[in-house]
Amino acid sequence: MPKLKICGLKRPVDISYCNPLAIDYVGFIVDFPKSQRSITIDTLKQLSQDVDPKIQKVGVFVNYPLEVIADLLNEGVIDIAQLHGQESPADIIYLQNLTNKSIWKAFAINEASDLAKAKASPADQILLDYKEAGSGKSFNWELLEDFDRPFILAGGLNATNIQVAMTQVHPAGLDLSTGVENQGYKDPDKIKEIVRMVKNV
Ligand SMILES: O=C(O)c1ccccc1NCC(=O)[C@H](O)[C@H](O)COP(=O)(O)O
Repeated sequence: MPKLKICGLKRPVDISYCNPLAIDYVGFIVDFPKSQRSITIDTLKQLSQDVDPKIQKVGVFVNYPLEVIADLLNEGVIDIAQLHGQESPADIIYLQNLTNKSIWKAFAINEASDLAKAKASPADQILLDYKEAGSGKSFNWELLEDFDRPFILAGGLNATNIQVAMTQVHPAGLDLSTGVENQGYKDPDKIKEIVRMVKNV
């Protein structure tokens, strides 16, 4: 059964929607004002305290200072860092050496050569996404036909395509944001429906 990540939480009520459900990860977009889901580090610290301990907290960062990310990991504010910018393999290894926590790297998939970079990444987990993160759009999943490294699938997942994603693409995990929103806010019914479809509960 794939792992499930609900990303882009920004309000206490979003945490309360996720806590009772069979969700593996919740994601926070940290200090990236270009995103309507961005939250400050102070808000991250407040929301983080409310997350049920069975759910791992993923901080999503775009070209953010690595030492600040390491502090958030080492202080337990987040459990996992998802690097969603142009961070290099050397940046990932540097961050892995600053902390013993899991470091994920997101890759925008446009063509087969993007998958070669993802496969070679030193990241603890890779996440394959559409080129415009958080846009609710999917990349061409046919590119993944012969891809043989476990990955988290992101980009445009929702209740209408998640079954196909699971049966045809076989990801280790599924990451949703726009697909569980209504007018820019997380929707509890949409989240519950996705949990039911992915976890059979
Ligand atoms: O969600 C954002 O606004 C965002 C902005 C900048 C970097 C990453 C961002 N999201 C990262 C995620 O993990 C999203 O869940 C992923 O891109 C899928 O989003 P969606 O297509 O909306 O389901």
